[in-house]
Amino acid sequence: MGRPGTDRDPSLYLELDRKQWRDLRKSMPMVLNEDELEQLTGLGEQIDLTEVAEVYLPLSRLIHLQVAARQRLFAATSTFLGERQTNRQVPFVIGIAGSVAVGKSTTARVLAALLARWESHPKVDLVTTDGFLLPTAELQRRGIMHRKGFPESYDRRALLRFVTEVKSGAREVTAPVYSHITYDIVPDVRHYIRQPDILILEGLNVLQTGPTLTVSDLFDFSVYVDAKTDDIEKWYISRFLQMRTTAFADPNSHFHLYSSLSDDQAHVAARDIWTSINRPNLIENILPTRPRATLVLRKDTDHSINRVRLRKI
Ligand SMILES: Nc1ncnc2c1ncn2[C@@H]1O[C@H](COP(=O)(O)OP(=O)(O)O)[C@@H](O)[C@H]1O
Ligand SMILES: CC(C)(COP(=O)(O)O)[C@@H](O)C(=O)NCCC(=O)O
Repeated sequence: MGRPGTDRDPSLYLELDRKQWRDLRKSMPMVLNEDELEQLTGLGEQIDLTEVAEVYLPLSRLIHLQVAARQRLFAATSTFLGERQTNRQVPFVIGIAGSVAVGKSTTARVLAALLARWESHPKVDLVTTDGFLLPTAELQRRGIMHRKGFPESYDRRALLRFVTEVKSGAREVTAPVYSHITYDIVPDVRHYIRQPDILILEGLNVLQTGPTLTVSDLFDFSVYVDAKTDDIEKWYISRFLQMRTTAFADPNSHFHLYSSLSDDQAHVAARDIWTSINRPNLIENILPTRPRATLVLRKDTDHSINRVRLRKI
């Protein structure tokens, strides 16, 4: 019997293995082909059409059902207020949380592609929270560059305002854009969001709570991408080594100096960043938010998802 109130508590969560989850796809057709999936997969991510069929199609069916139910809930409030019934869709907001390098962005992109195939919600926008990081100059001024990705390194008020405006149906809302190359906010560039049917917000700390309203209070559904900490460390280091010949090779890359490191030197550098920044953030801030997720996807060492935990209440 899991501890009450945790994501091991069977009165809170339903634990399903891959086969049980796979069967919940029912008759949903496969709507992605190999090439499309290839485009969606992040560096170092191993995902194939079997995983999409057995993990992501059932998930997109569950969310599709919840989008319809949520619209009926909003209609009920309109009826109560005596408002004229309109077909206006209130954007359905999904949060995707998890550690640096766990594969959040791949999960977000695959889910966005599948959800956009439904006629009732074809407009799916994906926003990453790194655009709401404080600019490097501000992080340096506050002396918190070593806390990048921690809750205090974000403009949380701007993030909450952004999601509130999208959810309230504003015609056009913009978000700042982050560059992993320059490791900073891109000046004068904005990401435009125009009344999506579904907004997916992906980032380390999207399930954070606090004494005041936080973005997670505006979520209609949330996913936590989970894996053993030791596995994520291996994935982070492996991706870092791969990036020497891709992202870091760009002379504008913040990590350009690492592109010429040997395997051993790059391994030491990656492990240092993991141990000093990303692992403490995972342990202190991200892992504690896992019980708040609607759904937990548990990855094995080979990135495959073999266990799913679904909130029952
Ligand atoms: N230092 C970096 N340089 C270039 N790209 C990066 C760097 N760090 C992360 N990325 C890329 O940015 C995306 C988001 O990474 P991250 O926030 O760690 O989330 P996750 O790996 O869980 O999707 C991933 O596609 C990853 O490959
Ligand atoms: C940009 C990140 C904070 C992730 O932000 P997110 O998109 O999850 O909001 C993270 O990828 C990062 O750069 N962390 C700092 C330590 C590192 O370089 O890995």
